Amino acid sequence: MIAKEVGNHVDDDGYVPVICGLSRCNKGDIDAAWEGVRYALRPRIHTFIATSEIHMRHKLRKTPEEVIQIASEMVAYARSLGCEDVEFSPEDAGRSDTEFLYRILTEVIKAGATTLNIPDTVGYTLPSEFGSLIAKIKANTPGAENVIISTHCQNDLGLATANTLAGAYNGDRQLEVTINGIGERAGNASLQEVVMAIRCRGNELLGGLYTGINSKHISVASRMPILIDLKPSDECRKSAISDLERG
Ligand SMILES: CC(C)C(=O)C(=O)O
Repeated sequence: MIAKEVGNHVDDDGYVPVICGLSRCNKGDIDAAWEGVRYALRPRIHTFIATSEIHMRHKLRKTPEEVIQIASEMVAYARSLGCEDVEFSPEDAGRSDTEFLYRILTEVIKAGATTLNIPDTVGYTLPSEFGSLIAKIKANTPGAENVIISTHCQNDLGLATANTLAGAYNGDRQLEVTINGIGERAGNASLQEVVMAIRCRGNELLGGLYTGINSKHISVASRMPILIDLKPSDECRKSAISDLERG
């Protein structure tokens, strides 16, 4: 329904929204995501697999080589369904080996990925570190110049907005955010903070960056009752930090 109604709405200025379905790197998930988005004018499948040592070893129980193979086969599979817009995320990129990231990202670009999203899945990086990760990925991944690089920052250390802006400063051109920063644990980068930071400082400090967002509507969106109830609390952030401290 979202794909058919929202995904077929053309704004007065001709803008058509991208409707995206998230899926793990397996055919069942990708088929379901495609079914959900295929009737939109601009459908996208976003597929992800973990790339940090700790996730590959303990969660996936796969070798790095197996992970590269699965990622490139599943990106190619998504393209084979007729989806021309495929986003790939190396989950837990913030704690992944950078040389390994260059390798897997090179392979998924060859397989047809059009956006590379770099998630700081557990909200672990500092802004200088995250910005430098984006710069290094752009410099060391063949083909990166032909795709969009994206951020997806979690707020466990209260740095999601700062990390997102550091990513933008270093060349990210898609910034994944949520209204009021709602998200797992301490939440994600907040749409209103990122949009207003770019609006206030984009010209001066971010190489002229701007968003197409009409900031007059942010306050209404943010005050929708369902969103207020879901706002990540300080309690939640404190508990995420103590989880990190416990290791
Ligand atoms: C699936 C990816 C983008 C994600 O949500 C994360 O790693 O935080």
